[in-house]
Amino acid sequence: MMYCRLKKTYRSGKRSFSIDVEASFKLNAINVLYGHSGAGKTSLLRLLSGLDTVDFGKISVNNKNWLNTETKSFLPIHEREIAYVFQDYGLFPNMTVLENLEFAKKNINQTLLKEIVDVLELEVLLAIKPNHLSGGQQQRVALARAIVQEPKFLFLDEPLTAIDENLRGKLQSYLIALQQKYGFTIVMVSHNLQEVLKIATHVCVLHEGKIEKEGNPNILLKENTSNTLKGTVIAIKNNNISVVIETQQIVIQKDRVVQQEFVVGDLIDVEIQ
Ligand SMILES: Nc1ncnc2c1ncn2[C@@H]1O[C@H](COP(=O)(O)OP(=O)(O)OP(=O)(O)O)[C@@H](O)[C@H]1O
Repeated sequence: MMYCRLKKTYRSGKRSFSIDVEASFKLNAINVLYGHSGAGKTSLLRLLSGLDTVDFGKISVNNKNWLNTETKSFLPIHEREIAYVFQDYGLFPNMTVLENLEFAKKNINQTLLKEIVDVLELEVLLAIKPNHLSGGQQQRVALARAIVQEPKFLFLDEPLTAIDENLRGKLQSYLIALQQKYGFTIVMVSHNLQEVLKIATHVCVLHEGKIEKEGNPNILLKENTSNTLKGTVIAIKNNNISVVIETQQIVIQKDRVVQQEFVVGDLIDVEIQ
């Protein structure tokens, strides 16, 4: 288990924002930091990664301290074996895509590199420099560069937002498969409910810098009454409707469908209870 208890206050002019959290993350799994814009997700990810300093706190991984301000211990960032994708992508502008990828790790695993280039559809971009790429293309390169490092921890800040919807679904499935194959621990920021339900093993919900709740992604469904999810109707039987939401098939009652009329094959909005 990865455990953290962290406090940090950011000040800018008269405004201040505090992170004050106690949370745990599952190892060898996909953990998501979920919450509205400004909830503190990126700030918490940066504190966990060691890129920002905390005012007070502790981070431990399987009882080994990454950080403990009480004992003044701090595990150097390179020893944490983390790869990151932050929102600015951080690609080297003077290198081509291929050079960016190859620079990520000594003795790069060529099989993994080929697989990632293929899945992330980077083949045609390999000779191009990042400032000639779209945001979505840069995001895919940044994701590939993090993965080829074969890290123990992959910290991802909204890694799929700039990518178009068709490819995004494929990449979500790829992240799940990759996590299972290599067994690393992913901590990622997302504010996309469908994405969280599809890929997360564990969710920490942030609100105003605090953890509101954490657990199985289903905690988001039970108490979230204002949201709807899109699903495809695959069967209607009396009052029960079978719907596929993302890749999951669920059976719901008719009164949870927003539209009055629909037939098998329709894309409908389902109210989340
Ligand atoms: N270095 C800083 N100085 C001052 N305020 C900061 C700093 N870093 C973050 N904040 C403030 O902390 C709050 C949370 O920001 P953060 O980016 O962590 O939220 P978020 O949940 O990731 O939002 P989004 O989904 O929009 O990226 C914001 O109000 C932001 O202005």
